[in-house]
Amino acid sequence: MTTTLLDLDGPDHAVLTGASALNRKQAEQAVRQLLQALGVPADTEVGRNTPRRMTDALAQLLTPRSWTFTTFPNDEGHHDLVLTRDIAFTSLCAHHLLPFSGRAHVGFYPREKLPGLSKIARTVEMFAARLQVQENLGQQIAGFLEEQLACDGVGVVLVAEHLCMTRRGVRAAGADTLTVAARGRLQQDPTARIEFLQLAVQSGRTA
Ligand SMILES: Nc1nc2c(ncn2[C@@H]2O[C@H](COP(=O)(O)OP(=O)(O)OP(=O)(O)O)[C@@H](O)[C@H]2O)c(=O)[nH]1
Ligand SMILES: [Zn+2]
Repeated sequence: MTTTLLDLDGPDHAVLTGASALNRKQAEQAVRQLLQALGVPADTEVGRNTPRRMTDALAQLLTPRSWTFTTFPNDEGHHDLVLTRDIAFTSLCAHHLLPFSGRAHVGFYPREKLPGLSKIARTVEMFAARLQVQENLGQQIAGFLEEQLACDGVGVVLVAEHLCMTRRGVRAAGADTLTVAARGRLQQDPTARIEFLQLAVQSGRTA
């Protein structure tokens, strides 16, 4: 068994843990000012702790948990598709800071290494914990797994509801967005791509 500790002090870390540099006092003050500027009475019994709660909530949504990427040698030579489906995720839309959430289906063709399966879901969680655009989230997950696993191909299907689109603005209630990020064999080989996409969307669940 090989265990690789993610380089959480590397360049990506600064981006991943925006909330680690949290200045709580400043954040709570800013929420207070925002509510005031919006004309929302915040100094009520219910709202008195809202600046603290909102700061905590955003910090939590923007802070990935630390973890290790555990892999195993692919001793028995499993070179067929491995697909983990229906990984629930929540992220924050970079444009409106409203949640977008749904399900990720992540597949790959192993070469020398097999990841611990939970690490696929942890990867999704790690990249979701930042201000995001859905297309970028899929590409980041695919790129990270391709690099970590040195595998033949990675595919990431994300199906999500964006509250900024369904509950405000155009208010397209019920709309979801599906994005595909494919690397290697899953990008180049039409048969592999079709098999992956069929199995991914056959999960029967949506956002
Ligand atoms: N491609 C993409 N667009 C997104 C995502 N999340 C939000 N958006 C879109 O980003 C766009 C921002 O457009 P703007 O016109 O600047 O913002 P807006 O005035 O709030 O737009 P409306 O939502 O149409 O009211 C909107 O069309 C959002 O739907 C995403 O993950 N991917
Ligand atoms: Zn948005």
